[in-house]
Amino acid sequence: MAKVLSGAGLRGQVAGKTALSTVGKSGSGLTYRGYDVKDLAENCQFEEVAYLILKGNLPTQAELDAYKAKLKNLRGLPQALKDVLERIPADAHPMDVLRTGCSMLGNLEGELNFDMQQDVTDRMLACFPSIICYWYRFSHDGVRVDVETDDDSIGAHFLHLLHGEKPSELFEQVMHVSLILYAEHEFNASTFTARVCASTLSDMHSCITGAIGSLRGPLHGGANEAAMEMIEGFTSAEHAEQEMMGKLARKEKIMGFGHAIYSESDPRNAIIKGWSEKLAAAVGDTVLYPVSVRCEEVMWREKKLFCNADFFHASAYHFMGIPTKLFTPIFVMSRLTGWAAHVMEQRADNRIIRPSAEYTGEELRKVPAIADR
Ligand SMILES: CC(=O)SCCNC(=O)CCNC(=O)[C@H](O)C(C)(C)COP(=O)(O)OP(=O)(O)OC[C@H]1O[C@@H](n2cnc3c(N)ncnc32)[C@H](O)[C@@H]1OP(=O)(O)O
Ligand SMILES: O=C([O-])CC(=O)C(=O)O
Repeated sequence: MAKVLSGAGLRGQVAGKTALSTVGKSGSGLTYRGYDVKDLAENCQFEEVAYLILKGNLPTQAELDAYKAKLKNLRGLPQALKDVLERIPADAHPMDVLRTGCSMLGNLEGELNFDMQQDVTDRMLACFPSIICYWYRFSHDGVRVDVETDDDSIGAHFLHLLHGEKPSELFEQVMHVSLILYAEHEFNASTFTARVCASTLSDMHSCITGAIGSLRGPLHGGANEAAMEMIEGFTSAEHAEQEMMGKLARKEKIMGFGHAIYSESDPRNAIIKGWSEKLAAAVGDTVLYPVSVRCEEVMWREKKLFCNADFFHASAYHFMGIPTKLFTPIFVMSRLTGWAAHVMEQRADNRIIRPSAEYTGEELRKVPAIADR
């Protein structure tokens, strides 16, 4: 049964056109430029999907090789950006670090005109993992990492910088899948933020900085971290069941469940759940995966609420040794492609986005003298 899309939060209102993706359309849950996300996750590397989203078509082998080589060459960070990152304290939230890093990059290598939009996007795609890991390793381990690795992919580059060694094939593959699943999702809150900013004819770094701020919240991208914080408190599936029942009785919101558009399932969940199960077997987990499955069962049985893309990402990332506070920045490393493509699409057929408000305030009144207030 389709979800009723009306009411607050602009739900169900068409706010513009896009050729980039479909969400919750019958027949296929999620498509990027006409390709099913499941098909893409099974058959592509993330860089192919980034190319598809940003440039409009899947690359040939030669185009993919050239694109990966280009991105590899753009991993370095200017010294002025490293200086800023070194001043951000270890207890800062990495999403705030990334927001600052993106904004600082805009000061150093700004988008001077819209002809630069593809190049500034590629630069961000290549260096966001460097920004996040440079800050993380400096502030947590006192190490100034060399961010110019020769890793073949964005996901491997990230894991290499984070752990100081090249990742296994399995971990690199999971990163490809994860980044593909998070890449694009129509008019979600962060993308809409980027489009509103773009509609004023602002620059790409401003659009992306704003979108990072919107993604940070626990009702959106921040849910993967919140889900991890919840499941790591459960010691067994039985314990998870007890605690979840308590949360539901107290009417608490459970992060990683539910969706604004999907009604019965999020097509990304089955895919990342499958990889979480494989990772659990590979790392010898006997708690976190069964706990996660039990949470899913309880939520469906009690509330008909299903896992969204974020829930099984929590255990998958944890199994790869990724600290919880870096979960949402990974989402940024991927969604940047969707955001930038939406900015370009908005620019190509722009009118400033400026909705109306229904006024609910006071009737017209006179300003009283200050002594009479
Ligand atoms: C990648 C992503 O950004 S996916 C989304 C990530 N966010 C989360 O996981 C946060 C948890 N989920 C939520 O807060 C919501 O489901 C949202 C924000 C995703 C969608 O919000 P909405 O479209 O307003 O939800 P919806 O209309 O389906 O809510 C229906 C009812 O289910 C409840 N509900 C929805 N999700 C949850 C949840 N995760 N836990 C408990 N109750 C929930 C709502 O409170 C609402 O109850 P009410 O009518 O008594 O107020
Ligand atoms: O579409 C939404 O509202 C949230 C979401 O799942 C996403 O941005 O991936």
